Amino acid sequence: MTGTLYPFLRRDPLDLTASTVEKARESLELRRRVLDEMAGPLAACAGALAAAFRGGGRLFTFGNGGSSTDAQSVADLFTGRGLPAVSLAADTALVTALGNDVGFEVVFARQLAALGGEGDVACALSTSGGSANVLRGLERAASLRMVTVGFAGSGGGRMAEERLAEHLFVVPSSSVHRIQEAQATLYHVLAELVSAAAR
Ligand SMILES: O=C(CO)[C@@H](O)[C@H](O)[C@H](O)[C@H](O)COP(=O)(O)O
Repeated sequence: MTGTLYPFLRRDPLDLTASTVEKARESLELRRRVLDEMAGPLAACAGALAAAFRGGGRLFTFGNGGSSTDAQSVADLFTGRGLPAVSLAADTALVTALGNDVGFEVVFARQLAALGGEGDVACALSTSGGSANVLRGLERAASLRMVTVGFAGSGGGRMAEERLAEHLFVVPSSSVHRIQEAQATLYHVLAELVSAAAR
């Protein structure tokens, strides 16, 4: 019975160790690969963000679920370095009101329409590249002539197909865990590069 319901209880603990080591290897290799392959685009993106901040621009970040916590981390990394940034996923009252009253697909686009403008930067995070509210946010940001940055995985989804971000980073993995880990590596490096160049 236990074996049927909880097969992991019967597994040799060494299997779990091997599996952990394998995941660590996957994670490290993927993070090394994205940094190697995306070094040029990351530097170009850092230059664009540094120029935006020097010109008085602000950064708006957004994403769903795990990517909403990443959006908060990105905003905090910049704000903590004295560069103005805010996560549009952080205001629960506003996100739930817009989602409930208008539609979940507008929760980021509406905020960008109210707060953003030319010279600002929009940074979208998604693992699938296909979340409707994230894509609507990027479309609105582009219509406002903001600089657009997109992080995706899983082939990039519609974010990549329709090239909805000027600076686009697609992590080559279909694992949500590995994608989020690699995206975190990329945005931490981005924040370091920008803070060095923005002053
Ligand atoms: O992966 C996690 C948590 O790590 C989930 O919460 C995940 O973020 C949510 O399912 C999101 O709704 C997925 O959206 P997206 O990444 O495809 O844009």
